[in-house]
Amino acid sequence: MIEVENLCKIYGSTPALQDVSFSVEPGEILGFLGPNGAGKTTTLRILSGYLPATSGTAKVAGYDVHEQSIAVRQRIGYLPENPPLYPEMTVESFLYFVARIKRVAAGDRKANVETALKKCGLWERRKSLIRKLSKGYRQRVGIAQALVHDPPVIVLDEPTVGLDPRQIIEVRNLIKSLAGDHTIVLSTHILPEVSMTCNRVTIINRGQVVATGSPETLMEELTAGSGYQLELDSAVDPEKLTVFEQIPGVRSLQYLLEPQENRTQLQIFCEPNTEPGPEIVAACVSCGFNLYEMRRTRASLEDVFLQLTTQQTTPEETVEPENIGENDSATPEVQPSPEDSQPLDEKPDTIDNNQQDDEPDSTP
Ligand SMILES: Nc1ncnc2c1ncn2[C@@H]1O[C@H](COP(=O)(O)OP(=O)(O)OP(=O)(O)O)[C@@H](O)[C@H]1O
Repeated sequence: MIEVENLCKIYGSTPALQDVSFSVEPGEILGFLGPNGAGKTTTLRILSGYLPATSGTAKVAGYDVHEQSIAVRQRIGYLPENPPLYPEMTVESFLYFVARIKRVAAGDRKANVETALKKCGLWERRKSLIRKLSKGYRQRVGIAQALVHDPPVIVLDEPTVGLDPRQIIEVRNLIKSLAGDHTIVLSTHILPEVSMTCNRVTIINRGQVVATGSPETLMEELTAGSGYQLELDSAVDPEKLTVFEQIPGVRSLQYLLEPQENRTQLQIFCEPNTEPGPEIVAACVSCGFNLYEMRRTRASLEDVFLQLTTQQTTPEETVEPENIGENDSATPEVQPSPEDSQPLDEKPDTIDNNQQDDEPDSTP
């Protein structure tokens, strides 16, 4: 339903997208995930026919977004990050207005507006002035205007930003209820949004796609999948820790904290679909390690995201067993925690709205 190939976008001298490629199957919800400034909005605007790409191609339902932008706009519903709503109109009259400018045939408008109102849970509010609605309801109106011409594809840019937790759940459920009938691309920098809502995810960072797959596949392929955290007596000779490396299924070791006076905390990373817990315990017993605590750890999408989008997490930072044995005094690396990186739900001022902007008006 959507085919994006080698998309590049340069704003003035700022490269915003470099060779972005991905596809979306009919009925899917694709999560388009990336930190602030990664290039999500730029991609979605190009996809919706509102912004020309510098190079590359994008097709929606077989139509080229550049060459056949009218046909694309008829088949795509776009909810921008700040949807242009008209506060002095009622919900219903606004949707009639949008239906008209989206060229819905006069005879079909009533049915289309009613369907969009009902799908978005706005029927009871159809006579309300938009300015009197809560932010959550206004976001529903934004989604309804994206739906009113019944497009096969819906593109939603950060649809839950600024909503309270209850509104977020409602909007997420609304989005999920639209999948199947519609193909959806959902841009977000909020991780739970993706695992809760999307079948597949494309992670973008600094204008480049760094991973694509189902949330589960990404977790399996890009991280150790699962592992164990161990707390041992610090008297353990670091060289002896290499015993863990011999265990089938163990991929690597990492100190979690600098060894304390009386404790050593380790992370053991394992290959996907392996459970070497019993062997790890047996190794502790046979080597005489004093084991104070052992618990399972499971990789989360957040781990994948941080691994792919932060500079701190590089392969060199993983302390291989040899390294642990080679240099007892080496300062162990601490695995970056989410707190180490930029909060994911904060939006820094990375976008200069006064910078060059060559897009046409995105008013519906
Ligand atoms: N109109 C513009 N003029 C110049 N540079 C721009 C313009 N719009 C975006 N950029 C730059 O392009 C890059 C990608 O921005 P974009 O808005 O696509 O990212 P994003 O992933 O949507 O970020 P956010 O989550 O903060 O909205 C950023 O470096 C941004 O500063």
